[in-house]
Amino acid sequence: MSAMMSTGRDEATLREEIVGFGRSLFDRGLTAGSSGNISVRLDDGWLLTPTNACLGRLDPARLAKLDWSGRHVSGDAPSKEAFLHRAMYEERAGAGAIVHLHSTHSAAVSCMCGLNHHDSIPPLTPYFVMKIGRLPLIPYHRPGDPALGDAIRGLARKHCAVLLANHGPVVSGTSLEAAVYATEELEETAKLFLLLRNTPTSPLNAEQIEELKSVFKLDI
Ligand SMILES: O=C(CO)COP(=O)(O)O
Ligand SMILES: [Zn+2]
Repeated sequence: MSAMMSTGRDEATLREEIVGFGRSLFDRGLTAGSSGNISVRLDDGWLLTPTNACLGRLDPARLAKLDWSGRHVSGDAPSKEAFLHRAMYEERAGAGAIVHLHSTHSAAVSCMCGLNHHDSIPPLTPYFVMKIGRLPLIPYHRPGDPALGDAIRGLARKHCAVLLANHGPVVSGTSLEAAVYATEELEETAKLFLLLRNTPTSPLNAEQIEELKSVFKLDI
């Protein structure tokens, strides 16, 4: 794998961004304990949060750095989900960052029976369609199971985000800010989905989705 895309930001700035967004997500309760992980593409590899680290208290100097062959170059031991991030980068040349969380409402949806495996959350709002598009459900694997990488690989080319069954979302974006915003939109839509579970609802129809795709040049 190669870097494919220049990030245009220097590594020190990106390290600070990971720390800042991690703290913000943690402080707002979007992740708890040592759950979740964040990665960012560099020109000469990628940065990933260390395993068992609290996203609210990251140290920029201790973030794990990996090269494009998967070698751990520096920093603390990388997240056990490294292969999952790597599979997403390999399939999505435009991905600049990836966020994985156990955010409560998204994780709750990931535990529900009878989900549509191609669209685990319906297109309830335009912003969900614009930031996430369709959200496939990946069958349950234990955290750190390398088979998850292969499961993601099959879907990541077409989807910027996936939902891991009984676990939580994995969301990519062109930048870390974009990936975080998309993750937050997903979490809010998961909340709406749960709130509306016993209420007849009208998701966006095909024509409304086509309009969004055309106006906002969405590749979904
Ligand atoms: O979310 C997690 C596992 O799915 C956290 O694992 P790490 O602490 O290894 O990143
Ligand atoms: Zn996880």
